[in-house]
Amino acid sequence: MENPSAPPCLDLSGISKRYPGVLANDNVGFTVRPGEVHALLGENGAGKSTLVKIIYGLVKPDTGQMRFNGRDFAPGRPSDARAAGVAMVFQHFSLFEALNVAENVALGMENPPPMRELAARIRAVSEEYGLPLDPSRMVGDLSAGERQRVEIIRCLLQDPKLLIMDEPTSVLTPQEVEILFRTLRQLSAEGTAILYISHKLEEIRSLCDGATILRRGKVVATCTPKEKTARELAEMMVGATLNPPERRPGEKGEVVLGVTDLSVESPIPFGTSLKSVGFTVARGEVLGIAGVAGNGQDELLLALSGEVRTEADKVRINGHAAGDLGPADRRRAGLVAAPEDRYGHAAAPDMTLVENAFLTGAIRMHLTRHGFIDWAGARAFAEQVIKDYDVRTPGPLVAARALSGGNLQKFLIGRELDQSPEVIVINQPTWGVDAAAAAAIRQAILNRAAEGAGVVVISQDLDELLEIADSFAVLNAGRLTKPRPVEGLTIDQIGLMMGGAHGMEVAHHGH
Ligand SMILES: Nc1ncnc2c1ncn2[C@@H]1O[C@H](COP(=O)(O)OP(=O)(O)OP(=O)(O)O)[C@@H](O)[C@H]1O
Repeated sequence: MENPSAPPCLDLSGISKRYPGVLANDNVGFTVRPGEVHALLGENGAGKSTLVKIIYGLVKPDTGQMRFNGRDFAPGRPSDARAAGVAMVFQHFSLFEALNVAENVALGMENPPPMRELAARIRAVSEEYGLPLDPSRMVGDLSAGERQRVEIIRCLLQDPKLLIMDEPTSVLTPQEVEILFRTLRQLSAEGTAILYISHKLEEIRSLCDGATILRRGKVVATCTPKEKTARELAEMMVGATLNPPERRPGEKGEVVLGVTDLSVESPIPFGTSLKSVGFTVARGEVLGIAGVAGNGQDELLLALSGEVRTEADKVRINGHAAGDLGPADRRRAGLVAAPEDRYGHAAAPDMTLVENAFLTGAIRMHLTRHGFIDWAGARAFAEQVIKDYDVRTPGPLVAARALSGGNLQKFLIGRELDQSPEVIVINQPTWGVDAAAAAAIRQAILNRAAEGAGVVVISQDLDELLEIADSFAVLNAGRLTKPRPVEGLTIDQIGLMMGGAHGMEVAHHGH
């Protein structure tokens, strides 16, 4: 619980950090009191991650002061921050799949105790904070939510005074979100301050005591989120008003993607094999595939993109058997694909945006001439995507890794949608993007469908799917339910389809 008279746990003033071509943090100051759950809000690229990396000792500010628990604070590296009582749970987990929970926790500790003692301590913390986790389980077998618990428990074992969480709920099911929030409220009641980054405004309204809003690196407002509507919060972030996506009722055309009895052995360690998956998508149709991540979503994307090949007639693009074609030939046939993992798989982080645009755009955008790369064409294509999707970047020649997470996502999705595709397959299209950008991406998907593309959107976000999909199916343990039209679909029917989908709750929360 926040104590207004207590001295601040964290006090920042005049923090600035410049990167080539962008002032990521511009004279930022705010305070967080002990026990306060404080949200850091802002659109993609506003400077939130940069700021928390400064607090955690990963990035050095150019100017500014920090005080932590009444003392000057200038961590040179994360271990300094941890020693002072700052813990951080990242968006991307750094766990070893082939090791068990306790072994993973031990790897992150400076002086790990003997394994039995550590396992007992993990059990104790897990019980005390209502975070179910068995220390002897292999991390590879855990859901995203359980993996996050490993990271949180690792933090709690250090008894932090400030816990930083960067978009913690994007990988969680609604039930897992409830469990997490209970834990965070308990920590807050015990006096732990929490700095919380998220684009999910309803969650922020229910959880956070205070908020600092950043726009283009500057603090533009502070507020009490409960006293604002989600819309007001979003509008404070972007400084403009927002519109829900518009659906143009399009005619459905002939089937453009057909999948029949597709069974695929997972090429991913600890992955889920696909079991006799079948569906069709017509021109103008958006098929939404729901389900908890790890139930075959990545495998389905690989089998559709051509990175995993099957018998020819299992996948048909535009009526032609394509199951035995690789990614380049499938692109030639009209299919574009955007996988979820934007760093390892979708983008080459050290390459420029122009090079990344070339990587998947070469074929459909005709970016080679007589065997040579048409760099001017690739650059023009990258610039088009940057413009169409409002990607905030100093220019097309920066490395992909220099973009904020949400801006890279906008670029990668835009790069696919801008190739006049006939079939689009996207996993988690709005992962990590702000409300305005999410609306723009959904609108772009609907526009491509209205122009005649057939679209498969895989997402964990039910609301997103119900907003843009014409038909709806659930992927669970590698099996796909029969797609049904979204129109007229009741929450009860969705519940039945979800039936086997462990841990995925049907409730619409927060709206
Ligand atoms: N290592 C880096 N090199 C160059 N520029 C960077 C680097 N890290 C961040 N930036 C730039 O700093 C700005 C702020 O980025 P930051 O990641 O802090 O934003 P964010 O608010 O966390 O965004 P998101 O919601 O998309 O995660 C962006 O313009 C980004 O391109």
